Amino acid sequence: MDVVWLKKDLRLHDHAPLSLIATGGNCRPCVILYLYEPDQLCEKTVHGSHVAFVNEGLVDLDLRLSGRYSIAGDAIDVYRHQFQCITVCHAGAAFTLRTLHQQRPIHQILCHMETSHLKSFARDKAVRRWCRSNNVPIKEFNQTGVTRCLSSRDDFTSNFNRYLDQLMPETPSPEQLQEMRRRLINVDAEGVKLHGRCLSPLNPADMQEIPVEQRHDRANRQYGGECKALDMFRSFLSHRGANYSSGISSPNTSWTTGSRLSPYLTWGNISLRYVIVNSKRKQNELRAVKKVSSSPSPWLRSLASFQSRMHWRSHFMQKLESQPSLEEEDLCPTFSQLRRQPHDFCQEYYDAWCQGRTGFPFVDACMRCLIDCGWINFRMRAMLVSFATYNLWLDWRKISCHLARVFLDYEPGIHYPQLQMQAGTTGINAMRVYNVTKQGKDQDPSGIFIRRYVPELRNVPDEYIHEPYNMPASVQKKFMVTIGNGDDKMTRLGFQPLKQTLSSAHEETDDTNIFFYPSPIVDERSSSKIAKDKLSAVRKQESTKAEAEQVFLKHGSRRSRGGDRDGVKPKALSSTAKRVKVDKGQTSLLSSWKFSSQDHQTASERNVTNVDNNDTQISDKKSTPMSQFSSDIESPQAVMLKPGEWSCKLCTYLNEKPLALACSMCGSLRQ
Ligand SMILES: Cc1cc2nc3c(=O)[nH]c(=O)nc-3n(C[C@H](O)[C@H](O)[C@H](O)COP(=O)(O)OP(=O)(O)OC[C@H]3O[C@@H](n4cnc5c(N)ncnc54)[C@H](O)[C@@H]3O)c2cc1C
Repeated sequence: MDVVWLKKDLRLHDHAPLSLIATGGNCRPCVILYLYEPDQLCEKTVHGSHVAFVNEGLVDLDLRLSGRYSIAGDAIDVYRHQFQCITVCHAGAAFTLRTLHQQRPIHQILCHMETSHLKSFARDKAVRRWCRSNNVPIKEFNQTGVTRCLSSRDDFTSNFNRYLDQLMPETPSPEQLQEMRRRLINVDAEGVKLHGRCLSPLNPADMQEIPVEQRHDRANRQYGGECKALDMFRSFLSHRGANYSSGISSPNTSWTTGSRLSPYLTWGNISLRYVIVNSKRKQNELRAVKKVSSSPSPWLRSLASFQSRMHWRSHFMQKLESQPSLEEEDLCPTFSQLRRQPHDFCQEYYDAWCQGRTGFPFVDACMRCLIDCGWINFRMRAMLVSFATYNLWLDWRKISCHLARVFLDYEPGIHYPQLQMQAGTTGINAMRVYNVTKQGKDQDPSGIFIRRYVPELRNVPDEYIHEPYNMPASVQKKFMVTIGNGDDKMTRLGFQPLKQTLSSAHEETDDTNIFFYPSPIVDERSSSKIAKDKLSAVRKQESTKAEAEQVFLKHGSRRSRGGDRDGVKPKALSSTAKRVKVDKGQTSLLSSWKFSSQDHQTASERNVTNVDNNDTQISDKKSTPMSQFSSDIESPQAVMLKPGEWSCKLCTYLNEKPLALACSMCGSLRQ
């Protein structure tokens, strides 16, 4: 018999293994297997909301496979659903396959390749070992566009494009599904004994592998399943996506203008290729319309920008695929001493950050939004990491599990490279330090988002909503809110934990109806400065530069030149990237390799990316088409170019030198 092993691919469209058994013309019996794997569920990153989302996808797929798909989505009581077509067990993968094989010999295993955390990597290796020793072929199909055993990063984009150009596997028709169902083995009826058989989805609340405090669900998360995923994508292409580019930065607008596909992509309810192919189709339609109409539409820019991000997805996942250890180790090893000295970790800071009680309203609102619904936009995620790793000086490894749990879309291949990039430990990216108060003022000027998630501050007037600690006592009294307890001081220097009345924060007292909100747990400016200085010191070391060069060779994005898409070598980069001034005093480490000693002083003083400045100066208008993609940097705002300025086609950096032949940020040749 054939076994289709479902993992993070709970959908019917663009599903090579299901397509093969339903439309491939062989008449072997088959089993469609899904496993709640104890060794994976006990990962510290797992949260009840992840399992609940997966359950919804499983039920949706089972209904489709069994031809009973009339009602969809949240109208179904997931935990009362009885699986018809999918054989589900609560047991390890290699163990279940072995047990199955002993009772009904397996002809072949069909599944999708997974790029995930170290434990799943170990699980896959164990399964492959078992397959080898038992002569059971295992076919792993690509669904992410990453290349396994990529020998050179130069080949990534061409491989990715080749993957996209392949025909999508046929989606089985109702008749083909009916024929397939006749060949499905009913393991219970045939007396096949499998450990941990589940007739209905398992409730995460009952899963012993998950710590009790992580078993609950999130009240306002997105609902899982292919039906919801396709609906979400349709609404994005029909109307929500028009303002994708302009709405991407604010947590208020990105809520609707963003695609919101990330959890569906992570758990495989929609495929990357399906999304790209269909958004390109829409793009072509719009281009055709544009030829006959002169009215400007934001759509084309938005779709180009969206497709770049879809490409980023695989670009980041490739990093983890090529180097699984980056889940635990700094990409650039010279940073490994940073934030790991005996007194660097402060439990109080960590707790305050995790719970959204840092005294910085915008940071707290973002974290509480995640806790409530499991999603927030890119910029806010980056800001949360920047605040934790720079202002609170927390090790990215300490914060990664909490973030993984609050992200419904937790995708290790994006998560770890992004965390490291925001924490400044990759060696090849500019330092990204967010001014959180300014971000709040820019992205949520009247505090709508803050008031929604930090109700203690809902009565606070607009002028104080971003800095409530500046409210005079009389105003606090008038608006019935108390900030801090009066004797806490912003004593970030030296990193002593503050004696803060955090426990009293965000509770309403019965007798007075006064809200408490903490005062800031650190001084924003001085904590940023100290952290930047420490990072800069490491970045300047010769050993860092040497290691960063290796990181670039292995993971850095490449550019298109002539017919050779990924042709630029660091050598070319080095010779052209002479100057490294970025906006108001920022540098890219890559380009800083080649400073003259004279330049070096100036550059190292400016060795920080002020994200706020950067964001407003980078033009999305210039974002490259997907095939030319190669930037790690989000580029969200439209800007006016000053005379002589030009925007790099590759990284979108705004260059000031009108005659420069190469971008001073990434070194790529001007196009
Ligand atoms: C520290 C940090 C951790 C992150 N962890 C995750 C994660 O675990 N899972 C995850 O899906 N995204 C992660 N992201 C990337 C990004 O924030 C989310 O993909 C995005 O917010 C999802 O919303 P959307 O689907 O509306 O995205 P859209 O803007 O509509 O983008 C469409 C898709 O493109 C991909 N994408 C978008 N931005 C990025 C990016 N910067 N890098 C890589 N892929 C991108 C995602 O798959 C996304 O669903 C992380 C970002 C940061 C800064």
